[in-house]
Amino acid sequence: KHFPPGPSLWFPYYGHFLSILFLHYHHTHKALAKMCRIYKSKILGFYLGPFPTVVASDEKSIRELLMKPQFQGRIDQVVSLVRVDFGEERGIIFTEGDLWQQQKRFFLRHLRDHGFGKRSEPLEVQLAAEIQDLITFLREERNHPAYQNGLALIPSIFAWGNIALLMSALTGEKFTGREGKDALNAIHWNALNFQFYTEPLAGTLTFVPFAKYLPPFFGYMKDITRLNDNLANYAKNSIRKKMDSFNEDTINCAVDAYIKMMKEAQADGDKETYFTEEQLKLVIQDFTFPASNTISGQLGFLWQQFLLHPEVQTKIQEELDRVVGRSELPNLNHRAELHYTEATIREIMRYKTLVPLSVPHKATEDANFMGYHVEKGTIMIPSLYCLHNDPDIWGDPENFRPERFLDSNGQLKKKDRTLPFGFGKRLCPGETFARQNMFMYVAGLLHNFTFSLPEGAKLPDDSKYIPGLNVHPQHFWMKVTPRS
Ligand code: HEM
Repeated sequence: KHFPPGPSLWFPYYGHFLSILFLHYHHTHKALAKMCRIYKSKILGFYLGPFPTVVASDEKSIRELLMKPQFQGRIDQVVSLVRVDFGEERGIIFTEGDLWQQQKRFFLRHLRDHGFGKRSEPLEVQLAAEIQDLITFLREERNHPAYQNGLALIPSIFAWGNIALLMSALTGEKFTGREGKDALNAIHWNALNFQFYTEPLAGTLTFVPFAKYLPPFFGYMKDITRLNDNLANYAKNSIRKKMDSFNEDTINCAVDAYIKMMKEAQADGDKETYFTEEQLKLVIQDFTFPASNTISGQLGFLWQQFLLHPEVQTKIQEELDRVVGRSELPNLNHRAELHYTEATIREIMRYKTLVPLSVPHKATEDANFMGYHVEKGTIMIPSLYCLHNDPDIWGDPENFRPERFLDSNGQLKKKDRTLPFGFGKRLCPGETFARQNMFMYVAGLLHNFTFSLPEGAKLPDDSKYIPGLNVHPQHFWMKVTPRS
C-alpha cells in the first residue's frame, strides 16, 4: 500500500488534472467526492502535474492530516505567487516553517490585544454600532448601489462592518459616514473580484506553479495580477500612513506593534528578520481578503435559505422575541441562549462549506498516512466538503436542517463534528471573529427585519455558486420589510 487509489488516465504536464475536470468542470470538491465513490475509497491519490497528491475525505483521515506535524506545510500556488514581488511566499496563509509560525503567533497575540478573536468590550461595542448602522441604513437609505427601493443586494450589505471591525484591530483605521462606507465597499469589491478571478486558478492544477503557462489559465494572469495590485496598494498605503504617524509610546493596533518590531530589528542590524515591510503588506492582505468576503459570503448562503425555507427565518425571529424581547438589540451575551439561531449558523457552515478543500497542505517530510506511504512534497488536501456531506455522520446531508444540531430538548448539542475552519496548528485565526460576527448579523437583522423574495423574482438555485479560493453565492436582491 504505497499510494492510495485514484484515476489512471495521465497526461504530460497535466498529470491527472483532466480526469478531475472531466468529473466536474467547475467544482473540484465535487469532482473529488465523485472520485471517492468511483474508487470506493475515503483516501485518494493522483498526480497534479508532477506532484503526488493525496485527498482525505472522512473524519478520521481529515483529523489525522490536520494534526500531523509533518503535514502542516504549504505549496507554492499560482494564486499566491502573483502576490509576491520576488517569487518567495510571504504572509501567513501560504507560508510554512519558521516564518509562518512566528508571524502567525505574533498576529494572533497582537490582534487579541486589540480585541480580535475573543470577548472584548470595545470591539463588541463597535460590532453593535456596525449592526445598528446597517439597521439605520436599511430603514433610511433610499438610493445606494446596494440598497434601492427597499431591495438589498445580498451578500454585499454584510461585508462593510466586518472589514471595519478587522481594521480597527489590525491597522487602527476608522471608516465613518458615507465616505467610510464607500471605502469599505471598494475594498470588498476588490477582494471579491480577486476571488472571482481565482475561479479556474483555484482549480487544483494551479497548485502547480508552472500551470500559469498552460491553457486555460494564462489568460487570467494579467487580470488577477491587476486586482492583486489594488489590494496590495491599499495595504502599502496603510503601512505608509502608520509609519508616518508612528509613536512607540502609543501602540494602538497590531500594525503599530509590528512596526515597532521592524524598527528594533533595523536598529540591531538584523538582516535575517522576518519583520519586514513586504511581509507586513502580505499579512494585511491575508487578513483583509478573508474579512472582505468569507463572513458575508457565508451569510449570503444563509439568506438564500431564508428564501427557500422561510420557516427557518420565522423560527429565529420567534426565538429572538422570546429570549431577547422587542425592546433591546441582541448582543453576544444572548448567544448561549439562542440555540436555534446558533444551530442555523452551524448548519449553513456545514451545508455550504465555504472553503470546501480547505487551503491545501503539504508533506514537509516522508510520513505514514492511514497506512499509506506519503513522500515529502506531496500535496495533502482535506476535503471538508466530503466531511460535511458524509451520510454516515449526517444521515441526510443534502437537506438544510438546523434541527440536526439540537438535542431532544431543543438545546444546542455539545459536540459539533463540522470543521469549517479546519483544525490543529493551521486552524483559521478568524474563527471566533467570524462566528461572533455571523451571530450578530443574523440576530440583529432578523430582530429588525423580515427578508423575502422581491415580486416577480425567481427562487435561487442553491446548487449554483461561484467557485474560487472559497466558494461564494451569486449576488441577489431581497425585499427588506421592517418588523413592527
Ligand atoms: C466564515 C468564515 C471563514 C471560514 C469558513 C474560514 C475557513 C478557513 C479555513 C478552512 C482555513 C484553512 C485551514 C487549514 O489550512 O487547515 C483558513 C485559514 C485562514 N483564515 Fe479563515 N475562514 C473564515 C474567516 C476568516 C477571517 C474573517 C479571517 C481574518 C480576518 C481569516 C483568516 C485566515 C488566515 C490568516 C488563515 C491562514 C491560517 C494558516 O495558514 O495558519 N479567516 N480559514
